[in-house]
Amino acid sequence: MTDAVGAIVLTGGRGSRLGGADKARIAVAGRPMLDTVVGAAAAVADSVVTVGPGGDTREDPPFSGPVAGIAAGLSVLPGSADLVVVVACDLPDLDADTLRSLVAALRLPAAFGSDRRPTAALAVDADGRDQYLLAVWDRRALATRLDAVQRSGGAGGRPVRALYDDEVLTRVTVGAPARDVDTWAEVVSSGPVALAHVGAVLRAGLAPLPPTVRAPLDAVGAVLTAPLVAADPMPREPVSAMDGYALAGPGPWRLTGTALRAGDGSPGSMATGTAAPIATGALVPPGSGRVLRHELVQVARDGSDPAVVTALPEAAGVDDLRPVGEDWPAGHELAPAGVTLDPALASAALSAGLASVSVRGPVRSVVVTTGDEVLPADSPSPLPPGRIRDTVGPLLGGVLARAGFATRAGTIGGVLARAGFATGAGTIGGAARTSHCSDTADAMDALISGSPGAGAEGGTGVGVGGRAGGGEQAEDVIVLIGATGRGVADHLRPALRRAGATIVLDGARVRPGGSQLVAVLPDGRVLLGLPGNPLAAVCAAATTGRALVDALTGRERPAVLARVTGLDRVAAPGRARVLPARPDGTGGWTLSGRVRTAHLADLAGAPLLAVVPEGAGADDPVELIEWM
Ligand SMILES: Nc1nc2c(c(=O)[nH]1)N[C@H]1C(S)=C(S)[C@@H](COP(=O)(O)OP(=O)(O)OC[C@H]3O[C@@H](n4cnc5c(N)ncnc54)[C@H](O)[C@@H]3O)O[C@H]1N2
Ligand code: MOO
Repeated sequence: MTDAVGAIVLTGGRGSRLGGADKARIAVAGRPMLDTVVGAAAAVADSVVTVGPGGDTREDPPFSGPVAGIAAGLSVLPGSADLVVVVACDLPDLDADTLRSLVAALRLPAAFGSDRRPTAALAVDADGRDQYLLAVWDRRALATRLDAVQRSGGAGGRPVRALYDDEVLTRVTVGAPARDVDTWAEVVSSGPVALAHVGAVLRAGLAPLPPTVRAPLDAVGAVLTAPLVAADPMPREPVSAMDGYALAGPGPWRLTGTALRAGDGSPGSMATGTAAPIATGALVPPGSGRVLRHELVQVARDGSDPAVVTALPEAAGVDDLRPVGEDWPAGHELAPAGVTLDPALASAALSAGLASVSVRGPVRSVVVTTGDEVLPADSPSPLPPGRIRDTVGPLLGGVLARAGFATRAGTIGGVLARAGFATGAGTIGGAARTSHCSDTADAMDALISGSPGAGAEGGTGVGVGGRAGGGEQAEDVIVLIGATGRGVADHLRPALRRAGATIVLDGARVRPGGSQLVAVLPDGRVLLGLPGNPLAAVCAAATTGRALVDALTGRERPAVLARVTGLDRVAAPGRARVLPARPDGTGGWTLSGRVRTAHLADLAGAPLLAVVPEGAGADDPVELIEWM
């Protein structure tokens, strides 16, 4: 018997445990799961129908479940197919031989112990569990079962198990190829993930920081956990918006009042018909109902005493008095929960009289260098053979601050720094404390276990510890430079294993920076492992560092997308690239494909990093990231 085989591949589902990602297109071990499954199906079937968003057909209504999906697929499968492979898209290890073994089991009546052919061959996975979305059906039997389910309550929302009937089923233990993928942890355990998925992986694998209450200026970079509601109206008192005259009653006015300056305290009341000079920001006295800037009045000093103030015709309808609550009343919501407290919003919170805000974050970090060859940045020449200077640790704090990590006190805003002024001493990298961990298993163990001062040395002389005492707050994230590889001097992975840490991200498909790693340590701190080559460390800090802050704070961050010239020249299949972007002189951006990773020379003059998705086409948008 050589029945024709058709295949129905279900690609739908909400991927709810994958944060709503399009499951079918998630690559496991470098290959989108859908490609793996369709490839296997096409090797055994004459026709393959995909069911789901963007597929050949869709279940009706959308998201009504796998039984409805199978029914939709069957209705468009060519009538010649007598056997039907029914398979979900989330089986990254599926191969054609596995499907062949199911087809063979169905074709072989003996498999059922009688001359009646089984209606379906159902796969059993390595744990002995039925894998209901990996089966081969006799087409007529499938149609009959679908009808039966349809009659008994409908296909929508029914578990796929409802299709099967033990009487007429044959089970085939296929083992590992039946593994399905439902969570990001399962994707991560299969090898480096696509860079585009790093954000979702971190959100799934990391618990957000607990909410805290902080002074607004200590909360810059944090995310509001409650709406920011003004305690005071703005302005809180009636004030002058301009340098000019406070006026009482209708004009003209006699200039008899004493000059009013901001900060003077409560002024006395003004008599009607009088004017008083007033400075911007000064309280408007009782009795005055209007302020006019001096450009809009005439002051006649010619002989008359006191001088007479008259409004010019242009003053009609103008009032430079700012009444209480002109900008917002008390109780006004300045920002909803979920918004990031940027320097401007922190400043507005102060304007609104708020002493504290409820936030998640800001995320505090400490930078730890590794590598016994790495000497402090200011080590004089000649260096001993084999030694190099630390050329990334001292500036990484700035990169982390740009990614959203807490800056040190005093660096808020940095408006002048952004304008090009010198930053204070040490603030190239001033956002983070730095220290060094030597290349021994013991030092790495101590770093990871958070033994105060242990494991780390040098740098600023600050010890590294999860539970710092003396009033100093511990870091949320250890940012480690180097040791992410699998070489003789790389102690990180074994130490994480020994400590029982949870590896949340184990490599990303990107150059540079592929060996990056994120783990949760037993004491709850997060470790961000940056590849040791300086350019790779900066790129990973700028990209994954941002995604890490998003995950820990719940921050929502719109991506800045742009089209750049020459994208097809630099895009690579199978992995993303992070490339320096420079102004192209015509208002756009151009990417340099030449990136040597052992230094930062190729990043010089490039204010942005462009994230070029794997296999990007010439017209695809790229995300542009400020790295410094
Ligand atoms: N067998 C393989 N080896 C390596 C691979 C690979 O795929 N297979 N990838 C290479 C790449 S690319 C990178 S990046 C690194 C990542 O590994 P590590 O994170 O373990 O980095 P290290 O070995 O510790 O350091 C790499 C390189 O960077 C220098 N370095 C480290 N810290 C600093 C610093 N603070 N300032 C300046 N330079 C620093 C270090 O001396 C090394 O030369 O692995 C490659 N190997
Ligand atoms: O992570 Mo390595 O570049 O790709 O330097």
